[in-house]
Amino acid sequence: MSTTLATAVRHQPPPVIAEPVIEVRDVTKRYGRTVIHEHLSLDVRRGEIVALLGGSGSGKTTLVRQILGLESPTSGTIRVLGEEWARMDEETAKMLRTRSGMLFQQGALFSSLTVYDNIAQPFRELGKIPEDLIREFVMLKLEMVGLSCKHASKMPSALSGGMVKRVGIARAIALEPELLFLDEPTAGLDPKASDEFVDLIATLHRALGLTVVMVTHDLDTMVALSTRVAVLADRRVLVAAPVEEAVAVDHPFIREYFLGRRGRRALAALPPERRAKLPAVALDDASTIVR
Ligand SMILES: Nc1ncnc2c1ncn2[C@@H]1O[C@H](COP(=O)(O)OP(=O)(O)OP(=O)(O)O)[C@@H](O)[C@H]1O
Repeated sequence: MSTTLATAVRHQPPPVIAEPVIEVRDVTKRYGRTVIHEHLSLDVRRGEIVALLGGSGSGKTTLVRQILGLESPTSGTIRVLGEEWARMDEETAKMLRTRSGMLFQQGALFSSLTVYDNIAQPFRELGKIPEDLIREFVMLKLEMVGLSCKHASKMPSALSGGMVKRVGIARAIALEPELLFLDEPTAGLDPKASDEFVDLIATLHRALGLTVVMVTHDLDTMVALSTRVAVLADRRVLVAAPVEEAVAVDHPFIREYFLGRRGRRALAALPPERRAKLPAVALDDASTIVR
């Protein structure tokens, strides 16, 4: 992690939660006869970190793909940064894509390109940016994600899993997006690399005032980062609330996910003022959980 950036923002307040930047309204999504989402609605406000949770096949990735404009809903509307995908022209769609960054599950780097060229790629796609300026941007992004410039000439295959994720983030934030989408960001990382990655996202969230939407199964990441969780179940958003409120909803997925031993242990890491709001059932036995 970039010590300078992390230190600089440590005492900075988190971004102010402001206007909705993602508005999903009454969306139904079908593949053939299979209904994935039915009258699903969700708002994400500027400055939030929203974790999308739900069982396997509940439609988390499908929802993110629709928010990114990669797929269309069967019915309903999706507005991002005030623009509705179904009503925008090519130029607006292109502009909107530069205002969103995405980290795919495996880091999704081009394996045949160096770290430098992977991060330079979004700048080159814009065209007309002189190479010496691209070089400065790339080095700055590397520093922001806590990687020394000596890694610039390496191939992705020479990097650890944590470093691949960092390069993926450097590329995702290359064009200074307002929205950052993360798909299972800590999957495959060991606990130390996972904690460091969580710190990096928290730092970038503060430093850049990002709005983050992440799909995750990792309880610790979700508890450490999210300002709200949106739980997908029964083809809709069952609840979208801070995790300490979401756990109070009586639903099989919530019970299984949050109120088992691992869930309660993860919830114990909430700051005291949020932990105090947990329902008793989420604290039950907490003192006897083996850490
Ligand atoms: N292009 C497609 N055509 C047909 N069915 C699809 C398509 N994409 C996704 N699905 C189906 O939609 C459902 C939801 O998939 P999705 O990947 O969104 O779930 P998920 O919640 O992200 O799951 P996981 O946690 O396992 O990654 C699944 O049953 C999947 O098989």
